Amino acid sequence: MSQVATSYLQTLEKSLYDLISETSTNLPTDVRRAIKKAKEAENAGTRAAMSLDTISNNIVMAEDNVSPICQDTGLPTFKVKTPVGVNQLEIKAAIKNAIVQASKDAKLRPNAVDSLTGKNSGDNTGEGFPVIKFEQWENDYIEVKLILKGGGCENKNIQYSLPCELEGLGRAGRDLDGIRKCILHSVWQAQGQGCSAGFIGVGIGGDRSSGYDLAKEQLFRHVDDVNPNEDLAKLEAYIVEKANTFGVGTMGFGGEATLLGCKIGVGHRLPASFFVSVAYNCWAYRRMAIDIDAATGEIKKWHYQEGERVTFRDEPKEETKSENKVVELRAPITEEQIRALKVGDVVKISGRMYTGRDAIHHHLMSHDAPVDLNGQVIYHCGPVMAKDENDNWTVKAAGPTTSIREEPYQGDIMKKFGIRAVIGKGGMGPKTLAALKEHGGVYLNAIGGAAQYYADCIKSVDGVDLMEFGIPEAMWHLTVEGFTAVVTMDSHGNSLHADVEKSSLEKLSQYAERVF
Ligand SMILES: O=C(O)C[C@H](O)C(=O)O
Ligand code: SF4
Repeated sequence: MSQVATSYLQTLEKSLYDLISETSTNLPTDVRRAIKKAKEAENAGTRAAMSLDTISNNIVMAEDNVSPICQDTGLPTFKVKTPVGVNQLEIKAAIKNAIVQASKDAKLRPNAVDSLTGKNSGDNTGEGFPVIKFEQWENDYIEVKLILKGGGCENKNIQYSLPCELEGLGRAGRDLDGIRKCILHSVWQAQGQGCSAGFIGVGIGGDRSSGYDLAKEQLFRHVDDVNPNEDLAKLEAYIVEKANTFGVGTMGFGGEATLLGCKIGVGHRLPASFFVSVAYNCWAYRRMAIDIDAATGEIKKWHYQEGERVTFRDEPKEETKSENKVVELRAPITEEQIRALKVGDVVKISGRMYTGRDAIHHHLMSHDAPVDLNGQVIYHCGPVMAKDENDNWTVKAAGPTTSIREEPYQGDIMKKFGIRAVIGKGGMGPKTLAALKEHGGVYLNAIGGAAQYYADCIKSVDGVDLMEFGIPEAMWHLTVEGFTAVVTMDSHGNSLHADVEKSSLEKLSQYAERVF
């Protein structure tokens, strides 16, 4: 290979690496402005304001540490446009190399899991992983767009087939008003589980797969653009306005900001099919794009950088509201300590906690625990880890994961092992709530996506078990200091999540009348 070709490929790979690193660690300018607006809408001292404060701190920390904003760096999805004649195979290979390197450098969490064996490939490559889509265009440069959309918000995507019946809204027909109802419903059903306040991309039409593609494509639009289609522009503005009256709020804690952006695209459909597909993205809305010089491989331009850049530095700190009791906890925790906690209390944990998510919960149903969990705290978390120069594990990002996936197991496991507290996000269901009451347990909601903030609370990694499940799924033994979370389900049968779901459903039902 000639000197010129080698240096083009090296420069290209470096450009792609920079795109990946920047997307994972530095939130785009338009998204920052939307989060700032959400902060301004909240009343000082509320749980939502506190959460947004943690979120904005976390944005600053990720930028400073050049570390993932959220530990879940998603299924990296690249959309590439090339001039006619550019070798796409080379670009594909360069993307894969850059992905592997970014995973080694802990800019990405190893996220590629073999669906049949459960084995994590360790470097974010696998069948269909990452996703790379090419198109040709008439321009003389290459455009690469990247979105890192985590699994928690991906699980809240939803597809409607019209006509259908919707909770709270009744019949949604095959017209603009039916579409309106589906989109409102999509925001409501996500509750806080996709780390609200979120952004949605909507695809009207297509088939099941092209409908979702269209929805995801909308997530590449600028938060503050205006849809050129007048009807859709009106609908987008309507959805944002009304969704923000639901009171779901940041993390589902209640509050003013539930939805920060709605972008709707339309395609033709089949006579028999009428799909409305919604892609829900968390506040950690990580998407970026670059233009690359097709001759040199150098970055010519970064996208999503226009307008005022909110830094979130030097902002006044939210003080914990005085009526929110702040309770210090250290494991092992007694039943008495747990019974004293009520929904709304703020808990600061110091000492030991153990991570455990999907694989661990499934495993513990039929196996002994590798450590004594009596009185202990389980953290639903799949961290990004790296080895330091002395070959010791260090935590690079460690926010909570969506807890509801552990609903079938959680109550049984708490009772079986004597676990007193579980930390996660998005809340859990009636089975867990009943177990908390019976056994004397508590559910603590941490701020989803605040992976740098929580990593900073982790003072040491003292051990790891069940590494065969891969880094995100292993049981990490952590020592933490001042790890803050909110009691959202207590041992007296109270659940903030159940309350917010009910009150937001009442709000949703106010929009059943025809509008469009
Ligand atoms: O996998 C994770 O760490 C988090 C996930 O994105 C989630 O929101 O549940
Ligand atoms: S944990 Fe929350 S912020 Fe992170 S990817 Fe999942 S939904 Fe997004």
